[in-house]
Amino acid sequence: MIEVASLSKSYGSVRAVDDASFTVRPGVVTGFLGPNGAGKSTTMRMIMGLDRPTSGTALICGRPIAEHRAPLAVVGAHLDPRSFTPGRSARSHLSAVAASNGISRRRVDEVLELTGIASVARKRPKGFSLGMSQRLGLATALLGDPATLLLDEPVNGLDVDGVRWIRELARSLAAEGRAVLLSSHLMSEVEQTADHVVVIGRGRILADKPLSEFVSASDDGAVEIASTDDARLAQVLANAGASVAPLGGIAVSGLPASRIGQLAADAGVALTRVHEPSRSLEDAYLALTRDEVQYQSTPKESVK
Ligand SMILES: Nc1ncnc2c1ncn2[C@@H]1O[C@H](COP(=O)(O)OP(=O)(O)OP(=O)(O)O)[C@@H](O)[C@H]1O
Repeated sequence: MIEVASLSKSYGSVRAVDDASFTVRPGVVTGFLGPNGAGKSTTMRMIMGLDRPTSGTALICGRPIAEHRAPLAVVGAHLDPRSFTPGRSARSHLSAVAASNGISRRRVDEVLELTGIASVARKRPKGFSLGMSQRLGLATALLGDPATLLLDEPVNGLDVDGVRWIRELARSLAAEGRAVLLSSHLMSEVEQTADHVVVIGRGRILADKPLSEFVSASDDGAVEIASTDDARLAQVLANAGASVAPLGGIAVSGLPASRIGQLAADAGVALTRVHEPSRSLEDAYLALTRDEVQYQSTPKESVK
């Protein structure tokens, strides 16, 4: 279990993390989402004791990481895929970490097998692809067979097989009762992997709920329609109390599709399209973080 309570971090005038509180529970994959610069990595680094909080606490299994005698058995972190000593082979890197933490050599072989990099164990990470570096980072995180895992963008640079492998690994680690915190910008991936989501924007926690609840809470029940006379139908629907918006047709909120059909028939307008979109994690996420992005792209037509 990871418990983050009123955690804040300022870099000069930048409030990178602002009074963040959330819990990463055992047996659950928690997706950690947020726009670029939202504060995900800073939060993870503070949990790992790599950055000192300006205020607040981050506890892993009830204590700050610095107070654990065997930290690798408590938490495994994969925060930076390129953080290996360039001169050492993959095995030598893992063996050094294992030796300094009282972990057996047998476990080094196990994690090399588990992460699929046994065949390149003698090679130096300097020549690794990003995907192979990700696997070595995960092997390092898994060395101590930890109760909690922090994975920052673990699918970055992985091919389709690798992405699926991470998904299954994260799910199986949670199924074994571990607490897994996983950040990613790939919404479809998080949707298939996480049970719970924590969303951060400009350092503040914007949502902390089960994935299904998060997605369904954003469903405004809007129905997208098109007809033989959109202008007239929009007026009829507005008169019946619906909110209508042009959307290459009409987006209608506040009336069910059956009532829209009836009103259209009464008005002598034929519906040519009726679409009740199912909301995805991406829709819910974009709706929530629309105002929170630090770096926003400018629509082409408004570029002068
Ligand atoms: N060492 C640092 N010194 C100064 N500012 C920093 C430092 N680390 C992070 N920041 C700032 O803190 C904010 C949060 O950054 P952080 O890297 O935690 O975001 P993130 O959510 O991980 O972003 P991304 O998704 O782009 O990786 C940003 O404004 C960033 O510029």
